Amino acid sequence: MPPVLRIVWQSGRLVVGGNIALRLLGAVIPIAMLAVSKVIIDGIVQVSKNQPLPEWFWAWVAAEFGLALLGGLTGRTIGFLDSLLADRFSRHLSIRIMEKAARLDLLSYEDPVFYDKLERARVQATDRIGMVHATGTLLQQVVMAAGFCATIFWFSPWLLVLLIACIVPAFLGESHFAFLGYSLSLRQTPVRRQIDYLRVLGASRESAKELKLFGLAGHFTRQFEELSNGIYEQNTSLGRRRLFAGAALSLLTTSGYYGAYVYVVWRAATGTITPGSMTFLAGAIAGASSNIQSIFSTFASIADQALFLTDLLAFFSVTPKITSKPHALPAPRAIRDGFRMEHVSFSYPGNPRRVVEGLDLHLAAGERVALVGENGQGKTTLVKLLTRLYDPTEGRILLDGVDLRDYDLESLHSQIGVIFQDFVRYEMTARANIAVGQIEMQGPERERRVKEAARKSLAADVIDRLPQGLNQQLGRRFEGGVDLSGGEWQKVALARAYMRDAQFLILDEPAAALDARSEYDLFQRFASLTQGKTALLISHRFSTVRMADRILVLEGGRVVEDGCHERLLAEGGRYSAMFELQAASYR
Ligand SMILES: Nc1ncnc2c1ncn2[C@@H]1O[C@H](COP(=O)(O)OP(=O)(O)OP(=O)(O)O)[C@@H](O)[C@H]1O
Repeated sequence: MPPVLRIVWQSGRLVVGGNIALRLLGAVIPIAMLAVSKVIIDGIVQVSKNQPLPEWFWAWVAAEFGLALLGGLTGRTIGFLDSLLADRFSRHLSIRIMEKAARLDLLSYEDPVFYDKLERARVQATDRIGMVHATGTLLQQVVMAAGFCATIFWFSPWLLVLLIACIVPAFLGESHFAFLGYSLSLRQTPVRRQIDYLRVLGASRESAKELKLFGLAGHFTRQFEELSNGIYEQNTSLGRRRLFAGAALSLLTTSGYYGAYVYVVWRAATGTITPGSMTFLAGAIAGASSNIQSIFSTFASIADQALFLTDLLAFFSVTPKITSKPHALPAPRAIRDGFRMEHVSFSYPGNPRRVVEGLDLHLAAGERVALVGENGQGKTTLVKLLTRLYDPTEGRILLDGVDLRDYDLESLHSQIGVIFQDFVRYEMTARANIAVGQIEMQGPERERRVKEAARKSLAADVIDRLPQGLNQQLGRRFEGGVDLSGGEWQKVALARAYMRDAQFLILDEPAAALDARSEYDLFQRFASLTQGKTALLISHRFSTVRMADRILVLEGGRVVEDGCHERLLAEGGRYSAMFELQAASYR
């Protein structure tokens, strides 16, 4: 809990401070009211014995009224501060999560356990605010219980011992079941992940088409039902045991409370304490007993919620490995030598198979290189290594003779324009979709660059057809949005790469979704568009590949052929075989 409380404190010091102060005040008011009512009752008892009303009697009555008013006001203000705190906490947490997520390595995202944590952390940012309120309530209950206990102790230390002795078993029982609940939740995590996945699958736009046409909805719903029934049964069984044990223990607690109460009544009946003192003590015993019990249940609910917050804290504690060194070098403004891979090997965590294997490769500055190979041969992985989204497991990659790891990461990325196969479709305006390619650019210069990039990537034709041109909201998520076809989205994404003033352009399957004419047009311009830049192109379409100065054939993470189109064709190797296969199917 302390790290969570630290986050709460950081999200709004003034609100938290005010909240604590008011909760302390709220805790003291009931004790003070009880003390005042003792004085009032004793005053009335005096009258019944034909003695005059004590001095200040009506002042005490007024004080009780004042305390009641103050109590009401305090409660309402606490409610107001709680809602402020909830907003601030979830905003602060969301910002921290976004900032942290941006700093993390891409590899972290590919680890399902980590990804799960991130997902839950995101939900918790808004979901777990109940815990923060419960913590405030706990503080109030502790102060109140301590106040009541002090009162009872002042009257009779043994009475307090009796009360606490009867409550401790309940506390131990609650802790025991809270722990069982915790470990059950932990064991259920993998199944819960599957359940969450099925729920999303069963009700998402992306899966709706296939689910309908393959008639899968019923199948997945049944799977969901089976899994969630299992969880339900486990939880019910634990809940039942908790109920029986809790009931038995509360019997003990109630007996303790009534034991103490009877003792106080007996003392009043025998005249050793005044009726006012009896009311005061009876109130204190009831207050202490109910507050101590509430402390346990509040604490148990906090522990329950804290279980989920451990994911959040685990997420915050992940440290990225791919970072800039202190005093890292800026990336070269004009790349001279290009990229060199020296004995580079790479395997994904959790899988010892080498996806890239002892690779030696030179991508000269200004060269246009195409990377071909069958599915799963490591082409995209190679791009991720060149852009330092991953670091090689062995070997090193040099840019102009300097290890990529010695460059400042941001500066390195600013020199690279890359569009991946699974590029992002930003559900924003068409302009924003292109402008994010160089987010720091503003004003008229940005507008000029956006239009130029759209023209180069053929996105201009798509945008001209949109009712609101560059201002058109794209995608279906928001009102007034227009969805684009796969190829149209790809043209817009490509414009993003041109928007960036990068020296190294990487296009992973840039024409995969383009029609034949667009592909032809695009590659007619490819030479001029990549003028003065180093370009790396990944494609399965040989009509695209042949435009490159140099073609690399990747197989099992190694370069097995290297040369221009004509030479590789003449050599009659793998490239030639793949090319002929594709060409034959077109004839
Ligand atoms: N995150 C990952 N974790 C584990 N293995 C991965 C991961 N990403 C890719 N791989 C594996 O690495 C190999 C190379 O993948 P990569 O995406 O680099 O291939 P590719 O040549 O780009 O394929 P394609 O032509 O299908 O796009 C594949 O066998 C794949 O299973």
